[in-house]
Amino acid sequence: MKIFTAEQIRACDQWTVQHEQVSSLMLMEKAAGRCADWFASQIKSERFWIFCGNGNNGGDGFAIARMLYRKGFDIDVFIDFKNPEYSEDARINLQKLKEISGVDIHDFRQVSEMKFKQDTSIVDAIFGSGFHGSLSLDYQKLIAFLNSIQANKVSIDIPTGLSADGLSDSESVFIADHTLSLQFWKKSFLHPETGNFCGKVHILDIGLSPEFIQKTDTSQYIISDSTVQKIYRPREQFSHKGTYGKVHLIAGSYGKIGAAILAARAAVRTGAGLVTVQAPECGFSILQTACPEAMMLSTGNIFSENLHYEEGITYGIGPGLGTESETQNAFLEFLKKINKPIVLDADALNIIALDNAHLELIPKNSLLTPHPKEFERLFGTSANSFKRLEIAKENAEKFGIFIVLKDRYTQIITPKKTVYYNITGNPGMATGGSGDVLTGIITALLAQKYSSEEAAILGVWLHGKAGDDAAKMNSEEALIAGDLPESLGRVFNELKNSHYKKTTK
Ligand SMILES: NC(=O)C1=CN([C@@H]2O[C@H](COP(=O)(O)OP(=O)(O)OC[C@H]3O[C@@H](n4cnc5c(N)ncnc54)[C@H](OP(=O)(O)O)[C@@H]3O)[C@@H](O)[C@H]2O)[C@H](O)CC1
Ligand SMILES: [K+]
Repeated sequence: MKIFTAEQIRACDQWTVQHEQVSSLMLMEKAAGRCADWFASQIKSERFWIFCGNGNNGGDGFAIARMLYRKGFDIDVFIDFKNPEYSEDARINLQKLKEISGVDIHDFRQVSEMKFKQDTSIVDAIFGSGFHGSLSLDYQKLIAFLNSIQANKVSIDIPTGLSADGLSDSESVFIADHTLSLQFWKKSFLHPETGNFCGKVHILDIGLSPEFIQKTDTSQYIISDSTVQKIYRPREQFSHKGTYGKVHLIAGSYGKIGAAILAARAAVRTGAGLVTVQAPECGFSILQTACPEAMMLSTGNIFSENLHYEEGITYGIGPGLGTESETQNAFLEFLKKINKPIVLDADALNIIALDNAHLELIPKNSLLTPHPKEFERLFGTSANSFKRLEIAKENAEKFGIFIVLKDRYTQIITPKKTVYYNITGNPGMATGGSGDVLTGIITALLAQKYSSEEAAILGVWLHGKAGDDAAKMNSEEALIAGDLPESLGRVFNELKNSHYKKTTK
């Protein structure tokens, strides 16, 4: 699913009006209709306070107010009495609203004097994708007041004060519990500094031109279920373990054998033909007991100092590996022997980060899976996550690598600087060992001859889905990394069913 900028969304809006025999007013009616239906079906409130600006976001708000009133809700609308200038479609919808005697329209400055009844939901239709600069003092006071009220809060299209494309200059931003985003995800929803204001994001299809969407280029995408269904290949009927590749995980050290176990369990559950763990002797019993499906090769006593290289193996290196000087030497020598893509995580990345020259040793199309701190060690600090993404793009291109930047919405950055955001997963996955599982999953996919790009996309999606399945079983709080491989089976079954539904009648 493509992510467009605010400017591209505006162009899409205009193209739809010009080419699809639909007026801008009808589009607003459609958008408001989708929102009103969402409110009626999802929100328990009897009454709504709807705050409307002077542009088309406000226009959506006026139309939503009219529709919710007709559905039987108690509606109060708040506008700026000092500004009588409206966009044409907002003006028409305000006029229609004024014709309804049961809806009271107030100046938003009066809101703090009004009695707030429990069970009122607050709707923010003040500014949407046309917002720029900062808010006037009156609006800042309004947002501060609304943010202080205990209520269910919903933003239409974008929380007021946010920009669609990145950080905004606004001092204050409406804090929503839900954001009803029209047709598209916006980039700012996907980064922590801005996405935190959106609450849960719901994408409402308003029927913008599929032709425009198809022909318009972008370099940023959401990983949609249909993308993953296309990438996924069910297992062949006539196959054997050799068909599905050999994985070696170079992982674990004294006190961190669990990382190797988690990665191994994930790799066997992701369908690799044969999985071997290269780990120090101290992990032998526990590894063979906790994951008997995997073989083990000893690399030392309590940390790795002798790594075993063989042709035809797919390597995943780093979880719990440690950074002892012997391990560093062994790993760097090992890297020089490999000429096909590998997966690098955790301590493998920390060792590479010790010297910039090490980056040159990474085979082309390898996958690096840093969390933000590991990323900083590798490529330097950045002021915010938007800048970090730009740095990631530069380095993915420079070194010909895929960077899987782990976050709430993990970003995959390709050597061509394309960005894929993953939206599966949940905060329960912010727990030790979760990343080790991802390494196991991606390495197993790479061994099954998925390309690096496919392995990254399918891998992060599966990982997030497994997290969602595990949270359903165990809650986000009680979710532990070991649950994730156990959930993969249900996720694969679901994926396989949807894959066949898509490809058969
Ligand atoms: N996606 C679609 O196809 C549809 C979207 N709809 C809705 O339309 C808005 C976008 O509407 P737009 O009118 O372009 O923008 P806004 O409503 O967000 O705001 C524009 C007005 O606000 C003024 N503005 C901007 N920033 C500030 C500020 N900091 N302080 C005060 N006023 C501000 C702006 O003034 P200008 O000087 O820039 O002209 C405008 O007057 C989208 O978000 C959806 O909700 C359609 O309804 C359906 C189709
Ligand atoms: K809004």
